[in-house]
Amino acid sequence: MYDVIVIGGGLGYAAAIVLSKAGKKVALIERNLEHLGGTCLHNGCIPSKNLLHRAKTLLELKEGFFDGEVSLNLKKLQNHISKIITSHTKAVKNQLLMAKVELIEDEGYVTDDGVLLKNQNKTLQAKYIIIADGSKPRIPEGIEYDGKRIITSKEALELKNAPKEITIYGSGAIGLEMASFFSTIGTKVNLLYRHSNISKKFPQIITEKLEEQLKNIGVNLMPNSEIKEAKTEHSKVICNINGKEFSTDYLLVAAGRVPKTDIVQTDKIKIQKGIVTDEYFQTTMPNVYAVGDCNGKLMLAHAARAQVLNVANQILGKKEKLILENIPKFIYTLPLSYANIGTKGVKEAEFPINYLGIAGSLYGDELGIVKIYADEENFITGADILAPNAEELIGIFSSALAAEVDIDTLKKAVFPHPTYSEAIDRALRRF
Ligand SMILES: Cc1cc2nc3c(=O)[nH]c(=O)nc-3n(C[C@H](O)[C@H](O)[C@H](O)COP(=O)(O)OP(=O)(O)OC[C@H]3O[C@@H](n4cnc5c(N)ncnc54)[C@H](O)[C@@H]3O)c2cc1C
Ligand SMILES: NC(=O)c1ccc[n+]([C@@H]2O[C@H](COP(=O)([O-])OP(=O)(O)OC[C@H]3O[C@@H](n4cnc5c(N)ncnc54)[C@H](O)[C@@H]3O)[C@@H](O)[C@H]2O)c1
Repeated sequence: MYDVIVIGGGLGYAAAIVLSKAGKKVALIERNLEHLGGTCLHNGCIPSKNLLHRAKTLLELKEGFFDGEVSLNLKKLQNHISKIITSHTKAVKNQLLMAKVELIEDEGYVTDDGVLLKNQNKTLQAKYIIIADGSKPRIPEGIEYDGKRIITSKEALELKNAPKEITIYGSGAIGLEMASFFSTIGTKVNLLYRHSNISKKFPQIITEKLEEQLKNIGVNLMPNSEIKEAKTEHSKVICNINGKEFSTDYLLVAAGRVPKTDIVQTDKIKIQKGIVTDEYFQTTMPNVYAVGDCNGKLMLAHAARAQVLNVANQILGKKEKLILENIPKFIYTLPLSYANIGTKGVKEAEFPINYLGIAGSLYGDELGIVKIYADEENFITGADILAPNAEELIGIFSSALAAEVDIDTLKKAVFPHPTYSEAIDRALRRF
């Protein structure tokens, strides 16, 4: 009998380490121990951000202030990324072993009797079970995914040569990041999406600026486009878009991800969009939790990590609510990334980046903007940032929201000059 069984070695590994170090008897079940670190490390955050960082440098170099031809050696960069992934995977495994977590390589399923190990065909018992089995790409009906020409982000992130042309379906986080990457490295990119603009969720001004930025780096925007059918024929992808034929070299399907739920093999655990959990990530079966992508609440690595640590703390007797709205989100578009946090509040102030002293120092920074939101009592409720490294700047608001500060308190902070963070100071002074 274990104290805790964690199923899924993506971000789930963090709970296993914390609990084992606290003296609990813990097993971590991962179907492939070479995949410790999960989607984020192997097929998501780490490879994508590495590629995007390098592409951003390329964009700066191409601006015209540097002489000589430069291009990205994708093969070399992919080799470098593979080494990083291998070394991080080893580091995760070492941390688990040092914490004395029992590692089990198998597929785990939650049944009425405990955790069934599929290959070993035995059932394990535990006082607590933490499900962290992640998500998978949504492939809309009619699209014949083959992993060669009709691909998902997994295959796109592994390409060793830049394709001449790629068509991306979906303008969410993956669609916008992959469009930014491929267009910057010289691939002709068509970005298809069903609506009239790239997002209904972003503030309108951010949507407009992001669309302008995508056009500036050469992305061909194709709004109001729905793919009814797509299949590969003789190394070309033939799509039916709104009834018209469209041919392309590659089709990257980026139409969202869906929580994995087949791990649940009992009626006691309810499933809707994902594995249903309450605000403390408890499923409908006592002492069984579901964290990260599989509960469908917020598909982000840092959100998954915050959830697994929250559950680990609960098991150790410290129950605290995790406020999901206060978890930052970002999309690494090029050259400016977009980050946001919190909620709109009732008041807002904004400051454009091009009024700052630093403006003009980085390619494309003139489109940047910072928007800050507050409630009636001037407490900060959220922010939207379009700026160079917005994903770093948003951390200021993660701290502000956690500390529950108001505008006047944050105004006391002096921001270094000349930096993009000064836009935060200037926006605060506009309340
Ligand atoms: C292209 C891309 C880019 C991304 N970029 C970012 C980013 O920049 N920042 C960010 O915060 N998030 C990003 N994400 C999202 C992030 O990767 C996920 O939110 C995160 O990986 C979720 O962690 P998880 O532990 O819930 O699931 P996963 O990381 O998917 O881990 C689940 C693990 O469970 C294992 N498993 C599944 N079923 C079983 C079973 N039955 N038995 C045993 N083991 C099982 C799997 O092998 C896997 O290792 C990105 C995602 C993608 C696809
Ligand atoms: N920087 C980051 O943090 C980062 C980067 C990449 C991915 N991610 C995470 O990975 C997850 C998956 O990314 P994503 O971009 O695939 O999802 P997403 O939810 O961000 O965007 C999905 C896109 O597909 C469209 N869509 C949804 N259903 C569709 C359908 N049936 N047919 C056609 N289009 C459809 C949506 O309108 C949207 O444009 C996200 O939840 C995201 O949080 C995060």
